[in-house]
Amino acid sequence: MTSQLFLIVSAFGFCLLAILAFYPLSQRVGLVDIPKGRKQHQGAIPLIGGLSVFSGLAVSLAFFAPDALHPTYYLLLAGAIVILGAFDDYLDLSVKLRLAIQLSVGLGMVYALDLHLASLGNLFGFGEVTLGVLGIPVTLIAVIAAINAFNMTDGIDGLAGMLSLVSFVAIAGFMLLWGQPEQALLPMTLICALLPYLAFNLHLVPGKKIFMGDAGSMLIGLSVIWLLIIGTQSETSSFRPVTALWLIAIPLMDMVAIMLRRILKGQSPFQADREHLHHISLRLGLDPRESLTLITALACIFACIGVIGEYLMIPDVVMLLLFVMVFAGYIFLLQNIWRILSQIRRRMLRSPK
Ligand SMILES: CC(=O)N[C@H]1[C@@H](OP(=O)(O)OP(=O)(O)OC/C=C(\C)CC/C=C(/C)CC/C=C(/C)CC/C=C(\C)CC/C=C(/C)CC/C=C(/C)CC/C=C(/C)CC/C=C(\C)CC/C=C(\C)CC/C=C(\C)CCC=C(C)C)O[C@H](CO)[C@@H](O)[C@@H]1O
Ligand SMILES: O=c1ccn([C@@H]2O[C@H](COP(=O)(O)O)[C@@H](O)[C@H]2O)c(=O)[nH]1
Repeated sequence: MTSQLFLIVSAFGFCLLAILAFYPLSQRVGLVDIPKGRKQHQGAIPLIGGLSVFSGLAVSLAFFAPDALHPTYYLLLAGAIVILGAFDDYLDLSVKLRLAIQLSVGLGMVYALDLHLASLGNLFGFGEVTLGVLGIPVTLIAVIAAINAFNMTDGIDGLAGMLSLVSFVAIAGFMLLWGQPEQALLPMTLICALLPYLAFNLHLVPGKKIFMGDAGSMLIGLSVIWLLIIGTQSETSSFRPVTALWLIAIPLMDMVAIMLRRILKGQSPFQADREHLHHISLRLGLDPRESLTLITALACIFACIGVIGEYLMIPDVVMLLLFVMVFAGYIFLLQNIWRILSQIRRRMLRSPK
């Protein structure tokens, strides 16, 4: 019990110390995000959030984590992703290299720890969908999807941090209450490590703003998919695979929707732009803080739908159909947002006062 408490509390402390130590260094080595093109923030911002969260986690897990969390494998694989992200923050690596390293990390999860998707639950109402040999490629796609989905949310202050907090809180809740209390330590530790980062990123510490960088957003994506697989695929699983979709609904829907929109426009699905949900929210006239609040609230609502579905044991097929309907609505809304808005404005102008 004491070491569990030390693990969680020390993650907060070590992450805070790492931020304070890395902040002056980042300026000296040039690990800063300079505004240009689609990067529209003010000033050179240190890209040390991800490195600090990882360093804090590494010390806490190395000292206090129980073996059940597989701290060595987690830190090795997460470390590889953080190094990849840090190099990408510096040098803008090629898509091929990024995907190759993400794939290798996925293979590490599958073969070193046997962490993979073997069952999708009773997804279509005809009995359990087991993946057999397809389990490995599907896991690798899910790992790459989760890493990049969270990476794409990191475009306004606080967003990647808050969306991951929503997922980690929900996962920790399921694990604590439904039979995986020891595994719940990892999401709880991640939550505590993220809090100091969020305080700096959201200007709660004046004059010391930081970003998490690709190192941080990819670390979060990997940690989320790691926990979703443990939470849904272990013998003592604490929630169903379909519920996982609701716990990461916003990053997942935003990534799939933007890739579809780019393909439909004849562009590469990997071409960066300012068309993500948070960018559209800014163009609608909300400021970054309002956009953060709106998108986080939506993520909370989707996570609550997942929790309610799990609590009431609503059949998987119903939860999947509902998710597909929400996703279709999301795509329709984003595709037609400007037409819908101008129609609303026209009606408001025409209607008598
Ligand atoms: C490029 C970009 O956008 N850039 C952003 C970014 O800029 P930044 O500078 O940071 O980054 P860069 O530009 O430098 O570069 C970014 C990175 C790259 C260029 C590299 C690659 C990028 C990618 C986009 C790779 C994506 C690759 C993939 C393999 C993803 C493909 C996706 C899919 C095929 C969808 C996968 C969906 C799944 C269903 C799998 C589930 C996935 C999970 C993660 C959940 C797993 C959990 C479980 C426990 C499993 C449960 C699973 C089930 C029960 C579901 C089973 C599903 C079915 C049977 C199918 C039926 C389901 C449906 C029909 C529902 C489907 C609906 C949905 C999935 C929604 O950031 C900047 C700042 O923001 C930005 O400006 C810039 O543009
Ligand atoms: O907390 C944050 C994180 C990011 N931003 C802005 O988004 C871009 C994202 O850069 P990528 O290289 O595409 O990841 C960053 O340059 C900032 O302009 C932010 O404002 N706050």
